[in-house]
Parts: sequence; structure tokens; C-alpha cells
Amino acid sequence: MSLDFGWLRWILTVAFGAICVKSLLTVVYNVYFHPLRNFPGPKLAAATPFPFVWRIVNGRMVKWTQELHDKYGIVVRIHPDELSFIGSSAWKDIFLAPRPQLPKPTIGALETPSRVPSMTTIPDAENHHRQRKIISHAFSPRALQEQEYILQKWTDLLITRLHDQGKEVDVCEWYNYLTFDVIGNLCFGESFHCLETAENHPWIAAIFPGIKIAQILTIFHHFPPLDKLVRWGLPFVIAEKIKENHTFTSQKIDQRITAKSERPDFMKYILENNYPGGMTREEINSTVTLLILAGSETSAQTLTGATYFALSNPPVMERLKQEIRRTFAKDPSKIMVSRVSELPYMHAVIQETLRIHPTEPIAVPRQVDRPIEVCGVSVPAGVRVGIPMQTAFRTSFNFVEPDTFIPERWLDDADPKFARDDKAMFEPFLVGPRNCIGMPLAWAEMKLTLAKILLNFDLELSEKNAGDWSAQKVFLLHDKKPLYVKIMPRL
Ligand code: HEM
Repeated sequence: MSLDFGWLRWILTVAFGAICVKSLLTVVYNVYFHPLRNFPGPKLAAATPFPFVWRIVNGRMVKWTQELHDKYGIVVRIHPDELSFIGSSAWKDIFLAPRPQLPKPTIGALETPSRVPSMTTIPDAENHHRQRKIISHAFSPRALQEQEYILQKWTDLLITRLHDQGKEVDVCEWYNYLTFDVIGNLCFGESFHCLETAENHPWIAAIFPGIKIAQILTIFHHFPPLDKLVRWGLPFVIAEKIKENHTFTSQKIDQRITAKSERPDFMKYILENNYPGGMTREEINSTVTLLILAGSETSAQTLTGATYFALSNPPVMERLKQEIRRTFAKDPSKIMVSRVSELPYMHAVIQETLRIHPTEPIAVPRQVDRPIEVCGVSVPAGVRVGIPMQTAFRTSFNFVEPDTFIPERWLDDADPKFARDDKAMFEPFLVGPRNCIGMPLAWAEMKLTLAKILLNFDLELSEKNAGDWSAQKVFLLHDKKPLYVKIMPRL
């Protein structure tokens, strides 16, 4: 008996035809009738999300937005529903002025392993505030003072371990070991033992590929209903890793809670201030995972960047070494957070690193839920607006010699030509109620580390590094590369 599948062919043809007609109508609407139709930008990016999602997949979003802003100016329509701004008043217009604050869009947001949002993935302002109020106690000036001994202990261990190594190390890896151990201590009361073992803990080894996959999978958010399929299917793809990481975090937090310790780490403050109706245990798990990521990779990337840029510009390295060695030569034990904070040139080197190589290079946009004005133009509700930091920090619209590493531009006695720099554009830690809560900790950790490294070692770039270290793809974070450096002990 032969089966007649004619009806199936007919259904498929009709379905395919309907999809084509709907897509065509959407394209026509996006280009000619959409509220953003008059904004500048490439027609293809206005018509469909494909050019945008392609840059997410190939990690070239930074290069693309740079080219678009060079061509179209300070505002560009980079997606049918998204505008990109690089004018400094955009910080105020998007992140400070709207009250209540604009929510984070669910499109493009990474999910936490448990699906319970962390402080940073919660879209709405009210719930974000509820969590941030509790977490903020762990980042007060007093808490940072109490936590300094942890920074001191682990930066000292980094120096000892570097003395044990051969002549050449991948500093990217070692800065990561340091920042993970510090943040492990602050979150769980116990380090990840990376510095001791010179290895990444499996939790860490799993998280980076996980972020990359999750970021690439966000492209399906742009093609509903495929987003639902991915949400359903993702756990099957990386189920084991998700479960392992989730269990690890949960167990470590359990242990820290049971220990009832008075160590001044993050958990002490979270537990002390978690009033009834505050954070649920699952929210604590998700937010601790966020703290580990936000508090480690960012500082490690910036330390690697500062090392690379200073070594690539010998007069900068010379001036930086002089400042540190002159200040601490007589008594290296006096390298305290309060004292390293007073070194203007080191501050300028790190700022310039964050300008050339910010840790959040691409826009993390906001959802416009009411008409607003950004950089003097009216933006309708229902779209997304963002500031791509790397593009905004490295454009001649905002900075003189934007691609050149010049820490001197940040000094009080800078060359008058740098008066043309729009310094209000430079906000590498974000502004507003969702800015970086760990900024003082980050500064303290980075300055302490750089000071100790340059007091103890002379450094030189290895011939093993190929090309420009800072030319990296971006999958939300920089797709980091090793940085091989020859280290020569001097103390
Ligand atoms: C060079 C170092 C760092 C830079 C440049 C940096 C930058 C940023 C930026 C741009 C954001 C906003 C993310 C978004 O778009 O939502 C952010 C958020 C955050 N950062 Fe940092 N960060 C650094 C270090 C740290 C450290 C050491 C910690 C400590 C744990 C930390 C904890 C956080 C947290 C918890 C958030 C989320 C805040 C919220 O959602 O309210 N960061 N950071």
C-alpha cells in the first residue's frame, strides 16, 4: 500500500509561504513604518536582526559598531529595535535621569544556571533594589577596610608563586588565579586554590565556555518562538556542567553559613542584613555566582591590559616603575591600599587601560518603556538603547588620538590638547543604580597587585606573543588571550 503524503507537502508549502510573507511584511514595516525608521544606520540592520546577531556569533560586535558610528555619527540604528549612542549625555539620559530606572531587557540577557535571576540579571528596578540593598553592606568602605588583609595575603602569595616560576609566565593566567582566589575567599570564606596549584578550579574552567555558549544562544531571543525552544533545550546541552556548578556554589554557601564565621567576607554581610522578605536562598546562590564572575575576570583583564600596554610603551613603564619604586623602596611592607591609592600615575595607567580595553566592551542596553530623550533626540517606547563602551571610548568624537595609549591625558598637568577629551564619556564602571558595586574593591586589588609586581620584578614582553594582544573577539566579555611575560626578580 503506498502512502500519500500530498497533504503534508501542502501543509509545509502553506506554512513556508506564510513565514515568507510574514518576514517580508516585517521587513517592509521595519524599514518604512517602524518608529525608528528615520534613525541613521545600514538598511539591512534596520530591516532584520541578522547583521546584529551575526556579530554576536562571530564576536566582532565592537569592530562593527566602530565602523557604523564612524560612518553615521553619535546615534546608529544597529538592530530593528535597538539604538546605539556614543555621546556623553547618553549616560545621564539612559542610566541616571529616568525615574524609575529603565529596566534591563530580557532579550540578550544571560540566564543563571538555576534560572533564578541574579542581582544583575533581574530586569526590574524594584527587585534589583531589594537585592542590591542587602549586598551593598558587603561593599561599604568599612567592609573594604576589613577585607584588606585578604587582598594583602593573596597578592603576597602571587608574588611568592611568581618567584617560584620559570623566567616566563602567562600573566593573564596568573592574574586570573589571583582574582579568583580573592573572590573565592570573599564569597565562600575559602579560596579556589588556583595560586597554590597553578591551575584553574573546574568551576572556573567550566564557566567561561558556558558564558560564551549562553551569549551565542541569546541570538535566538531575536527570533521568537525559537527563543522558547532554546530555553527548553539549553539544559540538555550543558546540563551536567550547569548542575555541577550549581551544586558546588550551593554546597560552598551551605558550608560558609554553617561555619557561622565572623570573617568580614561578603557572606557575613549578606547574612547579617538579609531581613525577612530580602533575598531567597536561590537568589543568594545566583548572586554569588555573579559576584565571582564580576569580581574576578574584570580585574584580571584590566591587570593584564595594564601590563601589556605599559610594556608596549617603554616610557610609560619607566614612569610607572619610578613612581612605585620611589614610594615604596625604603619599606616594601608599607604597600597598603590607602598608600597605593595616592599614586597618580598608576591611577592614570589603569584608567587609560579601561579606556582602550574596557571590561564591558559592547552595550548592555536598557528597555525604553516610556518616551525619553537621548543625546537630544526623542526615542519612542518599545525599543532598546545602549552605549557600546569600547566604541565610545575609542572614537575621535570623544577622545584625542583615541587609539593611542596615553595615560598622561588623565593627569592634572596633561598637555592642553587633551582638554578636548570628553572625559564625561568615560564611565567604565557604568553609572546609576546598577553601576559596579565592586568599584572600590577593584581599584584596591588592581593597584595593590601592580605595585607589588613592579616592586618585585622587572618585566619584558616575550617574543611568544603574536600580534596585538588587545585585538580580541568579544562574547560579552573579551575572549581573552594569553600574555607571555619574562619576569626578572629584583628583590
Ligand atoms: C576593573 C574592574 C571592574 C570593572 C571595569 C567593572 C565594571 C562593571 C560594569 C560595567 C558593571 C555593569 C554591568 C551591567 O551592564 O549590568 C558592573 C557591575 C557589577 N560589578 Fe563590576 N567591574 C569591575 C570589578 C568588579 C569587582 C572586583 C566586583 C566585586 C565583586 C564587581 C562586582 C560587580 C557587581 C556585583 C555588579 C552588578 C551590579 C548590579 O547589577 O547592581 N565588579 N561592573
